[in-house]
Amino acid sequence: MPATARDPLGTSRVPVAPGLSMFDPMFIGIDEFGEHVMLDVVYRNLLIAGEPGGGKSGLINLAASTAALADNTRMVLLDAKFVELGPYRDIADAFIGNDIEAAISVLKRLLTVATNRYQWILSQRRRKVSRDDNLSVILTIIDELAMFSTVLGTKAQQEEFEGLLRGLVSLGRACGMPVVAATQRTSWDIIPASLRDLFGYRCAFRCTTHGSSDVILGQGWADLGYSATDIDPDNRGAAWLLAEGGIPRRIKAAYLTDEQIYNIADYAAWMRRPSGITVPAPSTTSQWEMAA
Ligand SMILES: Nc1ncnc2c1ncn2[C@@H]1O[C@H](COP(=O)(O)OP(=O)(O)OP(=O)(O)O)[C@@H](O)[C@H]1O
Repeated sequence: MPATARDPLGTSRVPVAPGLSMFDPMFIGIDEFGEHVMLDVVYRNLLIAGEPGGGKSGLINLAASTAALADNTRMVLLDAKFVELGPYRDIADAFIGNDIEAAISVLKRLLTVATNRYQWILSQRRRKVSRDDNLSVILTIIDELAMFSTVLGTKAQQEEFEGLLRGLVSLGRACGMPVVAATQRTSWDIIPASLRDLFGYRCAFRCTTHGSSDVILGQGWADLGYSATDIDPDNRGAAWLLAEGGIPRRIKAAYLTDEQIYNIADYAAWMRRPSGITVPAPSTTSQWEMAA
């Protein structure tokens, strides 16, 4: 299977709700040939990094909007700035601002859910969940990773946060609990290789040095000519996207204005109302959902 599927429907349409699933490829923009760029986030995780103003929040919001509109999808949002993911706070299972204790607590809960899900997957004699299982996708989105790993709380809390996050990123991908994380700090202390390599998708927005571009994409890509330093500072939303096992690809992320973001979040809240169209059907796996 290709790492990034190009318009799998064979048409030029962008998948939209209702009926959208996080198991469907997620549209994030176009490549340099004008082709749609679609990601299979559920099984891969997504790391987004680059210097301030490059367009990271745009991509984060695309992921959040898709998840908000997707059927049977729950969101856990960590946003120390409040305003990036705030529009979705009413429909998120958890919305954490600048509170590292709450962040640690929610990550612990997520790891418990992941462990329960693996017990269930084992009982089904399989290795990962599929859309037919009717288990909800739980998408965790973190905007400004560095706030939780270097700024808020004590050193011990920051290390605990990092350890738990590493656990979730490595466990989540096979049990329907992917992570999207973003940072403007492109250094090894924020994105150590051992964490970065757990992300199946890495997206580098403009960087100032080859070294920081390599921190995101992986050691050696800049020497091969794939460096986010070559992105024009005025070309906001442009990035290099690396999908596991592939080579980096130039993309231009789609962009949602603040008004569009709030409109989508409002629509998603309406769609998810108890009598709405996205009430999950009873499933054989519902007892496992209770663990969440
Ligand atoms: N895909 C895009 N297409 C066109 N313009 C964009 C795109 N992405 C971002 N921009 C423009 O660039 C500005 C900064 O983008 P954004 O806030 O996403 O950057 P950022 O990398 O998240 O910055 P910060 O790290 O400071 O949060 C936006 O306000 C918008 O005007």
